[in-house]
Amino acid sequence: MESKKSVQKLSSTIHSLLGLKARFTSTWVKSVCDIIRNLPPEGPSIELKSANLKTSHSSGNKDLDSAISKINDELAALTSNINQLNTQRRQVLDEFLDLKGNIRVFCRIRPISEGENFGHFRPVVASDSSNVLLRLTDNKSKSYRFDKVFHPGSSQDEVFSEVEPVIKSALDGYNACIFAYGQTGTGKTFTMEGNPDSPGMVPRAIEALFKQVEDSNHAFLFTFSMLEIYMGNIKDLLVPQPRKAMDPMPPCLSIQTDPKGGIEIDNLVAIQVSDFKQALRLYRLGCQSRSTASTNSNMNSSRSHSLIRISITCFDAPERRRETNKVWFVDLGGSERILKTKAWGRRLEEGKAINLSLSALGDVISALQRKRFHIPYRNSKLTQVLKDSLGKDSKTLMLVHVSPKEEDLCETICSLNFATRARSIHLGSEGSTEERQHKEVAMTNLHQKIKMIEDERRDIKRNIEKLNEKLETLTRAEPTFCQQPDAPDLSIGLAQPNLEVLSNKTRDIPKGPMSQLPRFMRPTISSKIKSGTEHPISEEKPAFRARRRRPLYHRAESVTFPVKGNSEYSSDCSISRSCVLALNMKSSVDIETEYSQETYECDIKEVVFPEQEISPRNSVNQSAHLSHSEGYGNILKNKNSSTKFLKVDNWLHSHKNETSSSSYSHRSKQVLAIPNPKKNNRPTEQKKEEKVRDEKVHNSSFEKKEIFYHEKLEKQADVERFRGSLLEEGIDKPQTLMEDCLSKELRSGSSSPLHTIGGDLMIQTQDLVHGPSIEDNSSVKHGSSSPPNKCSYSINLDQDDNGVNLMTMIQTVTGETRCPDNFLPNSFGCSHLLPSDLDYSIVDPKEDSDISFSSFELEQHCKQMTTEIGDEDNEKEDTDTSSQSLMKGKSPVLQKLRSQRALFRVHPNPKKPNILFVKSQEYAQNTGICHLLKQKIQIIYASALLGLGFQKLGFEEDFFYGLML
Ligand SMILES: Nc1ncnc2c1ncn2[C@@H]1O[C@H](COP(=O)(O)OP(=O)(O)OP(=O)(O)O)[C@@H](O)[C@H]1O
Repeated sequence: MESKKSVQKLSSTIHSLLGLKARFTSTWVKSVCDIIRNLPPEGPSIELKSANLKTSHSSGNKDLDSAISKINDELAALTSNINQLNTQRRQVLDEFLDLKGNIRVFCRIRPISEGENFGHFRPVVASDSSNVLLRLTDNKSKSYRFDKVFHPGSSQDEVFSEVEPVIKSALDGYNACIFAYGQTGTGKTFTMEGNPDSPGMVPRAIEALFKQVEDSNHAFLFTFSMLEIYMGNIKDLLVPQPRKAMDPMPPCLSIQTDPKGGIEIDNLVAIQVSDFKQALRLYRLGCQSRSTASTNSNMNSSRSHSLIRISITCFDAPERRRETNKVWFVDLGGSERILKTKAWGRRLEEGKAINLSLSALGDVISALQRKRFHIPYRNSKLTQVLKDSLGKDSKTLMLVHVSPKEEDLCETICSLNFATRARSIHLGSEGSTEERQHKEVAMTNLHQKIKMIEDERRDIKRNIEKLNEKLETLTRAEPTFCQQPDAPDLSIGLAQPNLEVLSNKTRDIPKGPMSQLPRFMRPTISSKIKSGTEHPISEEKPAFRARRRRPLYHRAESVTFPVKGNSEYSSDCSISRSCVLALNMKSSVDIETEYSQETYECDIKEVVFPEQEISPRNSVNQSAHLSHSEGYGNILKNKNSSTKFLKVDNWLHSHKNETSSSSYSHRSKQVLAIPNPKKNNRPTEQKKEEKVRDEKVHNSSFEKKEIFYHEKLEKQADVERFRGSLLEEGIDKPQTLMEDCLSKELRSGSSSPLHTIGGDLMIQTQDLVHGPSIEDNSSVKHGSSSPPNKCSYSINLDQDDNGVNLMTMIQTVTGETRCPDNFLPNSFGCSHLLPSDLDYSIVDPKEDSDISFSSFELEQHCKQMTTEIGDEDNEKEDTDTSSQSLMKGKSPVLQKLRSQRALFRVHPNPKKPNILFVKSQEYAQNTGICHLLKQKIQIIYASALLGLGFQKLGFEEDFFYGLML
């Protein structure tokens, strides 16, 4: 009776022991029960791991028995010894890292490479082990202090020796983030990736992790993921990238937060790796897919932030901080001064996106250091992704890279200021020199202690191995004392993998934190489309709900990659995947809509390495992570078939084979050749897709602008403060240089660059999110057969001969900039333009010295305007003002405005310098909260125009008709 009960409990016992998330099937339980029942009563115990061979050895040889028992005793003693050492090591390491600080900042100075010389410049950076000395002028210099400074001759080994403790602490369950930050071309990728001769931090760290695991007496499960954040979109770098123009783009990924604040990236491929080589292969594969391009500053510049995630799981170590923790390696995109790099078109957009997210990261780190209540994680995708790995209980390393060249002085100042800001509180807590020295001595002692413990542990491990060998020869059995005597081994599962269990488990898998939320709290497909987060994996949706013309299918386990029928975006060359954003917009369209007629689906596959044994435990434990689509071209054949295992070799091979005539190799990377536009042939569905995409861009940029509007006001104050501090320090530099520095400072500190016009400091809105892309309909209007180009507008102020302010509209059409002969008189006032309606392109003051436009001024005006409008609104309630009557008269105009957005256009008669009307672009299906907000502002804006009596200022009816268009 008793045994029957315990057999019944078997399932739940094993279940809880293994930490599994789901129940075993009855078939499985039955088969295990059968095995147990059939065991001979005097047979070896099922608890093989206890290694009590005394009972199993029935030779009767007493000597042998006692020898075995002695060895067993020794093994047990050694194991407990090793456990003690582990605990000790963990404590000492914690102490060591606490002393060092949770956020540590290093500085690495790039060497001058061959063929490169200083020319008439001189090196401006000198260093000792923890100080960087910046020579500002011949007799002025400034010193910055860091946790460690690596001079130009420092090797990768030296850098890694500082990173290693953090990697070690990752095995104790700490989350860790290692960033490479710096100006473009200063060696971030070199530090992280390295080259075959001197591998970088990522390969070294992975190797160190696996080595540590070998020394550990626990079993760990590692999964590897790699993604990039390109212009605000998250791209999985391990999924097959499109090689041909016709290939579908993998969907952009979305971030999910679980109720405990944990971050998960939906459908990010996470592949289990059991050794260093496997991880390295995946890492190389991911690196090949990164978005890079040649810029003025770097031949092979990263145009995105690349993030490598290693998840570490250990079920049997309660002393670890958490069961699963993450280590992130982040190769940040290079901060760049647009004025210097002269980037335009897509490069400009990429640069802006990078600068923006870098400044958001700076804000987060600074807030964490200052222990602020509110940490602004939501300001960028980068900080959102890293949210649960930054901050308390996590280790952060920032490797700031600088160039020693004088010509890069401004960028260097900015980078060093950024780094100092990230380290500021830590600096404050450092105290006097004496305290610092004391701390350093303590750290050295702790470091030595860690080394001693590790050496001792290694010796004991060697002894255990020897004893195990001895035991093996004595018993002619497999060594029973494994590295984890009291823990289940993750790599050795039950002998008979039960496919049923596998498929069931896999069916339960792909649920992110979202699936744990009540249904009514989850985003709908359409809300996901609007927020740009929809990528079509679906769960819990019956097939009949699909409203499509293509065949029905079982959606529960499918990842869908929409196929792009025609590419109508032209690449401005030299970038691999430069069309990513535009194409992504399309690919993220809901599969349930009619827009994605040409979608293919493919199974979620589990990716297993060939050398890895498939066991139920493996697959179950990794279940939360291991899902991968075999390839975007595969059509789901058998929807209900059980999970298939894809050999990772084949999977990696499939990446290689997918070369096409439309791609070519550039610096060992595949560069995608993107065909020219063929818009005339576009199917209606695609046009609709475009509309949805445009709307999405429109909405998201509107949201972002709202945030920046307020932030910029704060930043202006920062600029003034910084400017004042520089002046105080008496940095004897030409004014332009100082302003350059200021502009850089602004950018790195999340502000706008400056340039001078007539001796005044002006802010350019380079870091503002550019306005929505607008289709230029002029070509259509003039009967041109060429497809409408993507174009953006910028507005610049100028003065004519009579000193009258003029406003110039610059139209940028896919990289080519042209300035129509449009002059908008300032009498109309730039103050009456909403910044959200404009795209501020950066204009190099050297090239366009007569063009100046202070967006800040514009915004100040706008602010003033809003106040005025607010005032007027108040007045309206009391009195029947003229504006009210005007409003009434023009109500149809305002009604019309609800679905319109306006652009200014010029009067055909140049002698009559008035704005005549506004060209408008109708946006179909304008919905969502952002759009409503936009409408509100437009209405207020129009009412203000009317209220202020623009008709009296000479604006004719046409102007208002323009609003109605
Ligand atoms: N410490 C170094 N030793 C040797 N070469 C270096 C070092 N740092 C950088 N380089 C070289 O400088 C060049 C630019 O480096 P890298 O591409 O890593 O810069 P980056 O900061 O990643 O630039 P971006 O931000 O534009 O991607 C490369 O050719 C790299 O090999």
